[in-house]
Amino acid sequence: MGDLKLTKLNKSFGAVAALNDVNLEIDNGEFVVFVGPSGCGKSTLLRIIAGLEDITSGAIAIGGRDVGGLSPAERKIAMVFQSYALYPHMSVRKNLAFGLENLKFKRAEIEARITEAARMLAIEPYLDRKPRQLSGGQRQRVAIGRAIVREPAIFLFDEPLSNLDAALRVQTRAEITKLHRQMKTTMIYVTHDQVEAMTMADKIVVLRAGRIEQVGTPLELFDHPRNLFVAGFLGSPRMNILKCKVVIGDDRSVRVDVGYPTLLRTEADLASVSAGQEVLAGIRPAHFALTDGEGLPFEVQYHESLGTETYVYGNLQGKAEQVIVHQPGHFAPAPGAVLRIMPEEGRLHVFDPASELALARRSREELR
Ligand SMILES: Nc1ncnc2c1ncn2[C@@H]1O[C@H](COP(=O)(O)OP(=O)(O)OP(=O)(O)O)[C@@H](O)[C@H]1O
Repeated sequence: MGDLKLTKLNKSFGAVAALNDVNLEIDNGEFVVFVGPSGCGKSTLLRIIAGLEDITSGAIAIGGRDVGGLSPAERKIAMVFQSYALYPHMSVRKNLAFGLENLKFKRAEIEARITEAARMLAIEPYLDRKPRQLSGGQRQRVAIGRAIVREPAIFLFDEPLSNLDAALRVQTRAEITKLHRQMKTTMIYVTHDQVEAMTMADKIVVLRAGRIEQVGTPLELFDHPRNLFVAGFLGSPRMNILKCKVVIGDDRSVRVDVGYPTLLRTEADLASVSAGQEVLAGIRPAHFALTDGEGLPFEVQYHESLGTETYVYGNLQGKAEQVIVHQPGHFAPAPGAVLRIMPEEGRLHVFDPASELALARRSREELR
């Protein structure tokens, strides 16, 4: 079965510690996406799961069985690479058959699996062509087909769409998601693309410098990042971060003072903050609303119109840090104009500047 358990996994390349104490559980049938900045260890982790790389210490189990000493084939894992890795001199049919022939599968079984994979991926018309006679998108589908025919317990994808143009990426993304729905097989997917991570994943794993920062559903991570790193990494453009001080009201409400008459409400738990404490407030560009009267004074520098939405770049009056405000549709404020902005209800995150951790929120019951 395709459930995976990594326990206290460490990997060093000489003096370089690529993975530090990684603990992760993936359920059978889950679609899990690894994200993180360049060099954080995503590919190394994938290659370790595949059995293409040794571990320095720790354990890796698939379906409850320790697979430490097993080859990729013995692990029942198939990997799809960014570069497709097709054999150029073989036809598509032969590329699909090759791995199974090596494993001494019967001809009829090989044909049946090729027919089924070709149908799922709509590559029947190309079975007799060579890879060079295919477009990039078609080649990637053949590479996925080669993984499918092996009927693996786990599929691994290493940035499979990065060589495709924007339109084809969107289409292939949808096809892989559909494939996952049909096959219900565990899939682990590495990407740099936030939209792929948010739309494809059941669960996202955020890595930084060889460590797991947070694991959760896309919306859990987006709405409740556990620290500044995850808050800044997920969401584009990045979350705005404002320095401020905690103000506790007579009614025990928690607000933050950014240096203007308007205080901003937060849901921070009273037990986790004290009056006057310096904190960082995080507000995503899309979670600022324009207001008529009260609000923070936002001085416009310039804007970017994307047709369906507009990003306005500027700063809070008298402060140097850049602030980005998102508005739906068309919006063309003049450079130098001062707008009033307020975070939407419940959308202000509060972080401790020293630990960079998000401060606990009050429970729903408490907020009522
Ligand atoms: N074979 C190797 N020898 C030495 N160092 C390596 C080797 N492979 C990876 N590393 C190092 O391990 C760290 C993690 O690399 P890895 O390729 O896993 O990162 P990544 O998150 O996949 O990066 P990217 O997003 O740029 O592909 C990096 O510091 C990298 O330089």
